[in-house]
Amino acid sequence: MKVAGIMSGTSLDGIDVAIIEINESNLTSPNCLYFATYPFEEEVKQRIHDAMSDTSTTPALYSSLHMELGFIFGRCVVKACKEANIPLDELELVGSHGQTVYHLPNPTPSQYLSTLQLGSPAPIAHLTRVPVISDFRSMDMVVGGEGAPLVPYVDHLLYKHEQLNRALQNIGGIGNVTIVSSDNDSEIIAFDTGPGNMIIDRVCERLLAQSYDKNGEWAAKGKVDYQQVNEWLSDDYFLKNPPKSTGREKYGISFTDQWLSERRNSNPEDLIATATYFTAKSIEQSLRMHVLPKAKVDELIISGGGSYNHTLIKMIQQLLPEINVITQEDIGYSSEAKEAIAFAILAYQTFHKRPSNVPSVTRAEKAVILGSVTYPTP
Ligand SMILES: Nc1ncnc2c1ncn2[C@@H]1O[C@H](COP(=O)(O)OP(=O)(O)OP(=O)(O)O)[C@@H](O)[C@H]1O
Ligand SMILES: CC(=O)N[C@H]1[C@@H]2OC[C@@H](O2)[C@@H](O)[C@@H]1O[C@H](C)C(=O)O
Repeated sequence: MKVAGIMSGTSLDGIDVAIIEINESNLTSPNCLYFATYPFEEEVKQRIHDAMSDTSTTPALYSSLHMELGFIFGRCVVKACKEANIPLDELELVGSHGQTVYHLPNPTPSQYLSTLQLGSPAPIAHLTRVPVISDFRSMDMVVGGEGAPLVPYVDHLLYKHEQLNRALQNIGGIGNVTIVSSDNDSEIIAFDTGPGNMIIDRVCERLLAQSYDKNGEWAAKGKVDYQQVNEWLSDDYFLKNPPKSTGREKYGISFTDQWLSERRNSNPEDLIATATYFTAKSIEQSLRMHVLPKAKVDELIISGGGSYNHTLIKMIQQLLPEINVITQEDIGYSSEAKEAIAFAILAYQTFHKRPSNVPSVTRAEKAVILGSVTYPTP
């Protein structure tokens, strides 16, 4: 069946849509028919930022943005089908991740374990005329999980290698890693390694009026403040054993703006180099502390927009000389399409009433069927 996956990640760089052909015989190697990224309009991006901020959000904004994003996501799928020459009536299912505006994996005693992705499935089902699976994270949290990361299930399905132990490191807004061991019996290890491009992007936006450090060019010219990076890495999050997940709440705008206010006299290139090294070093430290004592890693396969940041990749390779650091493209996949494809596959599993969380990764008590189904009116 043809399934569309929609992902709008923590970087807010755009809406990723993948259309895949998947069936019972190609579950471990579905065919990606089309992939495109549609940028957010600036005003929409601003509304999402406002919705995420304790000081600028309102219930009215949440309500309206939830519906607005649903319409935007639905229109993106229709557009993708058109661009791919796939008649809309050949599409059978949509998996929509939604835009995370808040993630609460460690609630206070008065709060619930919860997460919120905006983007109502109703307009998506209405515009595409197919069932939509959404709200993938809540059911995992109902059974005590952190609701993230969910992609490790798909990583195990698609990337298992007979001889090689692989670490799949995604570098989006946040960094997250999945260890796919060649040995069937080993427990699945996956967790968020810390910030990905989030801090780099914010520094670029504030100091250079650019949305990111293209190819890592600014970072390549700067001097790293190693003391600052070591201080950041002493945070409990990095010392804590997995499973664990983090997000914009910790490494987003307030974190970066606070740092920038302390470093008013520094050059942009030095700040960007320091933020880039923080991501690289957090990936290395995460592997050394939480993975390598338990499992050998032969290949570190980078995905997400961070894989196009040459300085970041170079830093990671220098920090891990014993591991072969490559990108998704090196093994014939697309770095950008990975997460949208993953949510199409998760939707397919839910549609067939199959569980697709990994309890050892999210801390859930058990495997559960993820998501809610919204049907279009016939
Ligand atoms: N050519 C490039 N050079 C450097 N960085 C790049 C390049 N292209 C993309 N990026 C970085 O990748 C980011 C987008 O990555 P991606 O789309 O994987 O994130 P996301 O899916 O939003 O995040 P997450 O996976 O955390 O949900 C951009 O914000 C930018 O920082
Ligand atoms: C709550 C949320 O949206 N988490 C994202 C985020 O972006 C990366 C990392 O933090 C990961 O935990 C997760 O996304 C991927 C797609 C996942 O669930 O595997």
